[in-house]
Amino acid sequence: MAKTAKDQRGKQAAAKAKQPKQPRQIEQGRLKQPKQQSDAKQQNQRNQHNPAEQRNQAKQPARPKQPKQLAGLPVQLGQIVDVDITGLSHEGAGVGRVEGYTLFVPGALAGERARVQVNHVKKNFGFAELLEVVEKSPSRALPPCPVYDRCGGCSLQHLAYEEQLVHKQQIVKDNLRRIGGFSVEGEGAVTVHPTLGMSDPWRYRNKAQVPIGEQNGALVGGFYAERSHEIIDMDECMIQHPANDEAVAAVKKLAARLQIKPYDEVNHTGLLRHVVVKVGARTGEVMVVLVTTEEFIPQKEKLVASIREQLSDVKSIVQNINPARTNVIFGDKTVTLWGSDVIYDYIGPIKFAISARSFYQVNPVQTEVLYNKTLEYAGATGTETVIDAYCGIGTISLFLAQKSRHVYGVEIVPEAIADANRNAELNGIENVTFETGPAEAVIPAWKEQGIRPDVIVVDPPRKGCDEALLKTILEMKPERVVYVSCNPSTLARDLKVLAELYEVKEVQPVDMFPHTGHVECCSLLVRRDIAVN
Ligand SMILES: C[S@@+](CC[C@H](N)C(=O)[O-])C[C@H]1O[C@@H](n2cnc3c(N)ncnc32)[C@H](O)[C@@H]1O
Repeated sequence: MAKTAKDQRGKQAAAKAKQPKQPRQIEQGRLKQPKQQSDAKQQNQRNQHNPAEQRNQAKQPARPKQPKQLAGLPVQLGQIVDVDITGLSHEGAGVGRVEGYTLFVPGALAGERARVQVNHVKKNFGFAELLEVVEKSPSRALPPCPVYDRCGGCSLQHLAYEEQLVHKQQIVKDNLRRIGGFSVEGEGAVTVHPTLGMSDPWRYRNKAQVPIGEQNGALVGGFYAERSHEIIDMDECMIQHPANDEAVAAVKKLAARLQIKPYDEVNHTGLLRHVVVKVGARTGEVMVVLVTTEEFIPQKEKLVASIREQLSDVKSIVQNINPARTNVIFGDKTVTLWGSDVIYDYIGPIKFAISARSFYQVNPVQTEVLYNKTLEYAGATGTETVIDAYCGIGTISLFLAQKSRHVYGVEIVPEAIADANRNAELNGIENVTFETGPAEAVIPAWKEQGIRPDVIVVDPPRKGCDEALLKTILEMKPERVVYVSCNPSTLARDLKVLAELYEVKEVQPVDMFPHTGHVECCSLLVRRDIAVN
């Protein structure tokens, strides 16, 4: 009989009442998960403008803040029951039913029989903690991460990787069917391909963001325990690039040795708030960012010299000053303490400059897979006019520019557009034009100016495309639309609108965030009058 590491049978559920959710970290005004490992979530949070809307779109509803008993339910708070797990929620929790009442059981897998303790109840569903796996799924894997149970940055390490890919393909199909009304099996169905996974789905992240604090007089840094701001000290993350782990561990040790005061979030005292490390996966270049409450760092020169001495690949040491009492990681002021302001990396043949605060996809291997698929679906031959809506720092635009006559990119964040222009220059790419503003306003203006795209690529935030943009796409009638999405539910909703004029030919899920519940998709839409089966 397999026992899970979460076995806490003796505890009363009431005693385990979850703390109200802490505010999440925000970077550059975008919501962030407060965990070092959770950039899959960060990728979503980065683009998440309406968390309530996201919850409505998700299949697994948000937990209530405090558990409470409800009369008339087949289970009560604290009750221990055996339940057959029949599915996995889109967030990766096992889903079972007790007399028709749905229980979400994080850590349980479809096909398993699980002993669980109910720890939250609502009228139509509840949550339970996995106590024991009574009958184990053959797809169950041993999570290699020693802090898997406490961290929560990954939610699927206990599921064999091949099965994670199947699960993600199924999520996409479910959304297309339920929300989009598309058929996904049989003749005339939208083809949803098997998820493109990684041959080695570990150590893929190129960015670490580690909160620093103090416990029992010692400097600690690692990740926040679930639903709290208590820092669990740790030096190794299984999905983090080894260079990042090495750099974070070195900086923590040096800061402790040089008696640099760690930040105390409660009293808003101390100096070192976060250590952020970025690595160029292809170039090996490392950037260390010290986020501090004020500019003065005692023994700054010694700290910088020691970092350089210990980390031979470091090319940039940067300080960001954030004096605010806030969950936002970065402040407005950034100063370079040593070396370059940026590190460089490549996606395919394109070189990117990465600064302390600029956004860059966290899984470079899969980013290339995703962008190659985007390029393939765009079908560009060198003569096309292409619009890249929601272009960020111009990554997709620059990829597309290699095979197009001209690419127009639009993005709402001005700093990202500055990066996009710089990256175009860096690569000597001249057939691109970037404009700052909301895609739903800029693209109609381009239409008025007579820009006639053959292809429109959209890569919107989790909330999907603005209705006005979808309307403009239908009016501009490009031959192809390529929809890149990090949220299958809004993807399905928007494809339903575009299906008025377009045939959804195929959808390719790509695993950008192995071991998390997140899935990215690239979809090809072809205008009905030219779509050939
Ligand atoms: C999923 S990211 C895509 C970024 C880029 N394509 C990439 O691969 O790195 C979505 C981008 O849309 C931007 N954004 C959000 N709302 C927008 C809007 N209304 N108009 C234009 N851009 C927007 C965000 O700032 C973010 O950079």
